[in-house]
Amino acid sequence: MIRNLIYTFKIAPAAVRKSIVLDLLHGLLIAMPTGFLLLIIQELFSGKAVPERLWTYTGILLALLVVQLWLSVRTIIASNVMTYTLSTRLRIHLGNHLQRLSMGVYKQRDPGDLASVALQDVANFELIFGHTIGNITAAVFATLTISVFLFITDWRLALVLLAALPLSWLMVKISDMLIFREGKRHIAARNNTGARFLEYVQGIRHIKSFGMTGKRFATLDKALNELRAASIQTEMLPGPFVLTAALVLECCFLLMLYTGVTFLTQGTLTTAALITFLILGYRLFEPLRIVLVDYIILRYMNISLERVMTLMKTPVQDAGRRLVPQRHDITFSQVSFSYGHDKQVLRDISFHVPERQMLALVGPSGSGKTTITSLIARFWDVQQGSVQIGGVDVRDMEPQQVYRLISEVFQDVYLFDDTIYNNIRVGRMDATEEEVLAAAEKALVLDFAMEFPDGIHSRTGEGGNRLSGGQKQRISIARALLKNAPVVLLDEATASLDPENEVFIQQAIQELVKDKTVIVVAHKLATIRNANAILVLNDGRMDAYGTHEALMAEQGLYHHLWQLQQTAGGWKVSNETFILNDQI
Ligand SMILES: Nc1ncnc2c1ncn2[C@@H]1O[C@H](COP(=O)(O)OP(=O)(O)OP(=O)(O)O)[C@@H](O)[C@H]1O
Repeated sequence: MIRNLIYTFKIAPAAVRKSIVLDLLHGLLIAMPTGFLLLIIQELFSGKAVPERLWTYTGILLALLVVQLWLSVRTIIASNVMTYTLSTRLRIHLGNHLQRLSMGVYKQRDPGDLASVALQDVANFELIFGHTIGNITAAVFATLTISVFLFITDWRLALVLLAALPLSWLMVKISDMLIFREGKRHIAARNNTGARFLEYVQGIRHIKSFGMTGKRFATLDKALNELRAASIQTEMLPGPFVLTAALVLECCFLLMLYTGVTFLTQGTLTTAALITFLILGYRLFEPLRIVLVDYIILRYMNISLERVMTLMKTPVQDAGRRLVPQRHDITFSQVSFSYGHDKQVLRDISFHVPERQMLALVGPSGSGKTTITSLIARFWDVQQGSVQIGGVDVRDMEPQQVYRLISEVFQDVYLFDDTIYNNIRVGRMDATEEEVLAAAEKALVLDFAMEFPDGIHSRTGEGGNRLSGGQKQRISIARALLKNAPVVLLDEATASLDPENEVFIQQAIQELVKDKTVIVVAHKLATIRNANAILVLNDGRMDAYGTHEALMAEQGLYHHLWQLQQTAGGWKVSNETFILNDQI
């Protein structure tokens, strides 16, 4: 826990320092009236009490009370500033770190779980940290100061009082262990509920349309029940131990009273000293009780902090040498790749795409076409061989540098819940209005945008849900045009479109690929006939490589796929029955 807290403190050292200094002063001010109380008692029992002195002490006590109040307000403000500065910076650090993780991490982990680390776990920290750390600091300091007063008054009675500490601490450690075990289960259950809820909301359309509401709800229901059970366990199990720890403190107070009275009757303790112990002894346990309870809560928070730290320690994709290529040809040299520990998805792939030429990737479903484009974009790093852009291994480039070189147009376009204009501007945030509009015009976005009441400034809805598939495609092409990157990756950009939209998209794509190095994943073979080269993949291996004519002449897999599409491409649906159309 200490290591995690030190890491967190380093995120905003000035705010932490200020808050801790104020906490210590606050602790001192809590303890100081005790000292004056002691003086008043001694004065009263001295037999020659001077009223002026007593009034002075009372005046000082009053002044201390006012300062304590003022300091309490300052301490609360400083503690809140520290907590929210820390949590904000923690989220920023986490966000920056998440950006630099490879796609593999996102695929391996539940997205709901990742989101819950950034939101819920940091929120847990936010909620608990500010309220406990200040209390603990002040309470520890106050306990120490009061203990010093007590030791000065009578060390024997002070020892009897403090004998409670090891036993109480033992109880706290036991509940600490329980909190750690149950807390982990509780946080896992809470995050699982969040993830299932997210899944439920995101998939509601499909859940409804497939009539899966009941079944799906059962998954969420199960998660909610598990959360309920884990919450009760987390609250209940450590409770008895915390209460016992507090009881032990009370018992030691009674023991101290008994010992004090014995010492008094033996004449080895003055009445003033005993009264001092009765008052201060009780005050000593007040901050101690706070420490006991808050420490347990802090440990629970540490489970969340631990999850944040684990994510922060997940290795990022680093650049070996941070090189910037001067050319933009693409080379695969004996590349083999697998996702995690799964089977090899690509085996010994080698090809070269000269600058400003087009390579089409063709092959049956699952043969590895999309994986090749992902490796070029450095979403994953290869396990064997190398992928180079302009002769530079992509692992020697920072991921951001690789993204700068690449424009992608994929079938499933993601649009932000913003205007069409701003969604295009994502391509290049510093683009001028003229440039955004020019890209929108070339990608034929203006054609449909102008039909909306706010034109290009109309909102697209979450994920672009107010637009058709073809319209979203055109926006993504406009984005890519605006980015004007030298390498273009196209993945099935027109596979699911109706003929009219397809014509528009093809037109827009012609604009996009002009003078670019292009890798296109093709399902409609007719669209890539004129590619400079075609790479045919089969089960992750290179089956053939060449031009359309050469591959047709070989009469291999490509020829077979072409024949299949001739037939399949001819099926059209009429309102009466399926009829065969002899054209692709
Ligand atoms: N993130 C992933 N994790 C694990 N395996 C994956 C992942 N993505 C793809 N695969 C597997 O890798 C293989 C190649 O997938 P890939 O998407 O590259 O094929 P494809 O040729 O583009 O297929 P399609 O034409 O159907 O899109 C498949 O067996 C697929 O199941």
